[in-house]
Amino acid sequence: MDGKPASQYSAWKKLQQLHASKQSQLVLKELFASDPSRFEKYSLNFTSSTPDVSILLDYSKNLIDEEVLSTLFALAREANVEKFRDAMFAGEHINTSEGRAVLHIALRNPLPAQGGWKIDEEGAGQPVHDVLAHMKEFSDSVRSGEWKGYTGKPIDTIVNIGIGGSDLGPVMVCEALKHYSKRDLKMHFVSNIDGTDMAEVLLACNRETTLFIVASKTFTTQETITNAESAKKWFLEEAKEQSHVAKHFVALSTNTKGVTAFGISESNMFQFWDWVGGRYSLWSAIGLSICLSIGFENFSELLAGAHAMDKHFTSAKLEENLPVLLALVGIWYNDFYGAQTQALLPYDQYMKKFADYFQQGDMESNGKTVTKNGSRVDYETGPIIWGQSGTNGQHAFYQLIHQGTKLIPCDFLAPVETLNPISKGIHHEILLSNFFAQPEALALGKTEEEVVQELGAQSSNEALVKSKIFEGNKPTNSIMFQKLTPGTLGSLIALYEHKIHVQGAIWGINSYDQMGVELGKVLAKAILKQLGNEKDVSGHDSSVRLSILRILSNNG
Ligand SMILES: O=P(O)(O)OC[C@H]1O[C@@H](O)[C@H](O)[C@@H](O)[C@@H]1O
Repeated sequence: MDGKPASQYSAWKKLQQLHASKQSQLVLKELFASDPSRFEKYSLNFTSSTPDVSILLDYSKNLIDEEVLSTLFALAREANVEKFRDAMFAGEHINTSEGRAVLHIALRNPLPAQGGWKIDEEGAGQPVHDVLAHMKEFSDSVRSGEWKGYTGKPIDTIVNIGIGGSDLGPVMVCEALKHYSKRDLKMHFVSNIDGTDMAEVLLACNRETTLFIVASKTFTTQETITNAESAKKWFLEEAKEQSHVAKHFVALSTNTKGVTAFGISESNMFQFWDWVGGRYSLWSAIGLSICLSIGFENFSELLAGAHAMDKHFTSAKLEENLPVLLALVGIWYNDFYGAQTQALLPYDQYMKKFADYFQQGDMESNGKTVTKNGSRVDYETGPIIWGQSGTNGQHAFYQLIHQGTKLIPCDFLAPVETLNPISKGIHHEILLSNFFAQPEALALGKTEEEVVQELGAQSSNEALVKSKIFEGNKPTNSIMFQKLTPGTLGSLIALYEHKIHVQGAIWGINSYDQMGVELGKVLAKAILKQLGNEKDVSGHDSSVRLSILRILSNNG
């Protein structure tokens, strides 16, 4: 909690010893063979009735036994994980470097009168619900066609302009919940400063029927402001009158001054607060594009699903706490087995952006080298997050997971029921068969004897035999959920958010700032000023200087 280095905990030291002494005994094939109740022991259910969510976490295919697991829980206790969690929920300023509370959980918290937590932080109660009411009113009126563009036509296209947390959450959720979307409302997301991003989207837009959402917590982000200015210029080329902007541009921000200076009136602004981290902001006004796409009711269900996971996280004991479990087994590989990465592999095409989303969520949160009190860590912190939807990944990178030299812990996720049971459900059956087969193959592998038997006469080719051996013993989690509903997605996102929180607490780092993104921004601003004239190019290493000069000579 106070930024104590994790390596100083006695449980940490014991885990180092356990890793050294037990590695050869932690063999999944043998662990399953010797214990028929391993699945019952190492699986957990999360259920909620409102909204209806059911998630099964099967963590039996991890390189753990009772002793390892109990030591991991001892580590969580020694690191005061529960206290640190409670501090977040109480609104304490756990983002110490910026002196801020961390209260994305307040965005999905019902009012205390409806059973929510009472949180003492400006904005964290009624104001959240006032903004939600504004989002409902606005999204209802756009979706019903009541909101009209400057020539009196209803809106049929939404363009969300934002980057990082003001883009990735809305993109991921809109994609994941497409099944629930209003299909005749086209959704676009522009994030990149590369003009290609905006130019290509504008080709698909009609000025009379397009609504631009400028999403930026700070309203100073260079990419977003430049893209928004270009969109406004494009819009005014035909709309002409500045007053028409009000029908076609809204802003989601904490910065009222910046929004009004851009030319968007306060009445077209949806507010949030500095205690909402960008990468945790999809629950806030930043979710307006989600609301427009799937409707306010579904958006509310998304929030309720997350809140249900918040309740589980705060009330379940550590041994039965899904986020805590994911966090602890992650630490086991990250810090003791030397795994560098963690793959997220959803067997649900709607969730194809899930890993992209948690690349920011996890890597921006836990990609830190100093603890909260400023000492350099002598252990590994946040993993590299990557992945894509199954079965596509199987035909791309699974080879390395199965037979490469790197240990890659994987989380497999899949729905019991599909939302698209085409061809009598055969697609889903095949999908699920792969979802079960991959963790099994990773865990059990294939021995030399099995390969020899399979190859028959060809087995005299030793090199061939060796190339077909699967060492196995690759750890995985399997997460099965009933169906991809808004509530379920909310719970799944909150599950991973809290996993990140627990890991950060154990590593003693601040998971809620992102100082590491600043230096590049500052240098880019300085270089931008030099891109007009050769004489201004100074202060760089030779590689940057000569490359800039090459661009300048190209520009004549
Ligand atoms: O919403 P804003 O203020 O435009 O910021 C967008 C993104 O900007 C990046 O620089 C930050 O690292 C992200 O955390 C943030 O989400």
